[in-house]
Amino acid sequence: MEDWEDDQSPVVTNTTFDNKESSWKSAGDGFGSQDGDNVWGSRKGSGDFKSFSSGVDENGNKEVDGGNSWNGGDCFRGRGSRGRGRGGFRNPFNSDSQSDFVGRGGRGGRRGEGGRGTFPQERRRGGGGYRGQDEEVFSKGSQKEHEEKEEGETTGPKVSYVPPPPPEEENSIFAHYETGINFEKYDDILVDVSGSNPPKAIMTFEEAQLCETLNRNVAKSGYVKPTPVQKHGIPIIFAGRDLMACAQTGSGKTAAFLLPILQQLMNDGVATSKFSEVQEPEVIIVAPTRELISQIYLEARKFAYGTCVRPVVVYGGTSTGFTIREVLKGCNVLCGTPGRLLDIIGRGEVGLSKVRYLVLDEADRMLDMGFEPTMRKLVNSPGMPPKEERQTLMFSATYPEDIQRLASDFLKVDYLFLAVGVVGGACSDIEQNIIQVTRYSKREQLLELLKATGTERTMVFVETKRSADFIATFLCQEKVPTTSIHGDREQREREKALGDFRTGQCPVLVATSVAARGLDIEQVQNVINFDLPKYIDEYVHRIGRTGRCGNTGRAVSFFDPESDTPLARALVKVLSGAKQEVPSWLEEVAYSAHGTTGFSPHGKVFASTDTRRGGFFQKNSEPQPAAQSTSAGDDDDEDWE
Ligand SMILES: Nc1ncnc2c1ncn2[C@@H]1O[C@H](COP(=O)(O)OP(=O)(O)OP(=O)(O)O)[C@@H](O)[C@H]1O
Repeated sequence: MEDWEDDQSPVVTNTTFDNKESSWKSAGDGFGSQDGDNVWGSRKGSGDFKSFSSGVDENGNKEVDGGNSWNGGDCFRGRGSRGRGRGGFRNPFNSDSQSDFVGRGGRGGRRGEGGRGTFPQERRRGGGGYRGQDEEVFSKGSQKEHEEKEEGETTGPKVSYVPPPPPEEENSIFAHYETGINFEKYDDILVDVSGSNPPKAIMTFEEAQLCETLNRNVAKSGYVKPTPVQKHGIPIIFAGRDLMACAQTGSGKTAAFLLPILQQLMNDGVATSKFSEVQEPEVIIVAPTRELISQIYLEARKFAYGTCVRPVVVYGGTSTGFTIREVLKGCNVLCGTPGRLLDIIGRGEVGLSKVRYLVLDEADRMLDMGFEPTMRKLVNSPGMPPKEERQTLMFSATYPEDIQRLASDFLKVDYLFLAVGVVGGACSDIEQNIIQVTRYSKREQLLELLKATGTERTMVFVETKRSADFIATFLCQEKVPTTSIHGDREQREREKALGDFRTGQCPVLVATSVAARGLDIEQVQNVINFDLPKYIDEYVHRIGRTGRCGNTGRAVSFFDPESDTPLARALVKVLSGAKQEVPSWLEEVAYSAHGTTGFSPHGKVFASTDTRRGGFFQKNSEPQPAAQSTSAGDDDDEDWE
């Protein structure tokens, strides 16, 4: 670890390869774009792969070499002698498949690396056992992490960052990506609704009877047909029921709660009131990270377009004064990260007595050990209606059983549990590959993969903030246009990084778990787990940044038996649940890994369904009454305990 820190001497902490004048072109348009063949294979040796021209990174550091270097199969020529060894690594992004790999010790002479090729031990998280150390607040971790928690709140350094205003132009507000070829297959997913007396699902948006403005906004967003979580979730919310909903990543959970809530506000004639001294929102939406809550806010703003309902977003890392001014302009739907929300409430700028809806997005995360105390503070804040008098809605793609039990503290007794597919399962539109590695070979393998992905947008997940800096710096040095996002970066930098990634200016984003959940970025074709996370639910969320809304995607994970064996059994389960090939070596590791589960630290594995009892499955296209459960995999879980 210490060595590794020394090893990163030429650290560029703010790693963005700014390729404004980039001409990072390839012969094809991306992976598989040429007759289904991997263009990267054909590119090999062709030399037609022009690199982006170098520019200046966000620190103003001039990029070394000033130019390109990704010359097809002749990669890295002239960048130091790099011995090649045979690693037996099959590149899943490369149809040539048997790409040799740089083996341990094969490196040498590259500046600043001293030929070490080593990688740090993971900085283990403290015994708290919860994930997302880079998330908004209250993560256990280093002193520094504590110090920086919820910057801009009542403690810590004063933050003056004012985020750029959201788009005003209609086209930008409603910009969206297309649903993918598997969108229709959503209808085949089994849906389980448990709890008493669930309302009938809707099959179309017309059946939702949204008002004209909302209908128009839905259409302008490119939505033609509701997804399963929308078909079932919308009527449940309209019926006034509390809800714990679980549906796979990228399947439209955000609209499932926003649309019925906004419609109810419209029905009740709710309108924003400027100039009140205290704003009293009807809706509070909470999410664990700043970028995610900003995204939810933009969605709320989009659906509320042309109405009198005003959403506002508040999150850490931004100027508190600015936040307060925004709230005071009028606020019906208050979207926030937990710390900043509590701060604004504590300052008396927001009254809670009118709250009718409390939404926890990524609910399992919001209720785990990191955030649970804050959530309890929130629901116990003065003026907050008790759970009997508000509607509480929880959404996620994963729900460990103990979190479900804990969540019931926040919900009315008769809440409904909606499960689309197997709770905690990965989206089957994502092709998952697990590659056995040693920690010494990871960087080279990463480079090889990125060579194959070319200009495709790729998220690379690492476990620590330092690794994020380190890997991003390394990739920049290798002329891969890379940016990074993690909790030690300033908010301005985080937003710029995400912006550069969204626009494709930097097609590679190195991220910690801060970007694992919820982010909906167009055309993320690949996710690479450079480091596997400790817990399987985190894995499910990370890979869920690709393969969204019926589109296909790929995820490749580096499995280092030295550190990742505890995750093996959970991985096997998730892979087989998503009908993915399970490598035999992984099965072997899994079966020999006695006493380790890799599942959530909270005890049990992710549940197959409602922990209160077995639910019933409805074929999504034909909603049916209770008692027809064919709960997939209920028993299987036992095998994995
Ligand atoms: N009915 C629909 N028709 C077309 N596109 C949709 C529909 N519903 C949602 N989408 C789009 O699908 C994408 C994914 O939706 P969303 O971000 O709500 O997924 P999610 O289930 O919340 O994912 P995650 O679990 O990762 O948070 C978004 O771009 C959204 O606009």
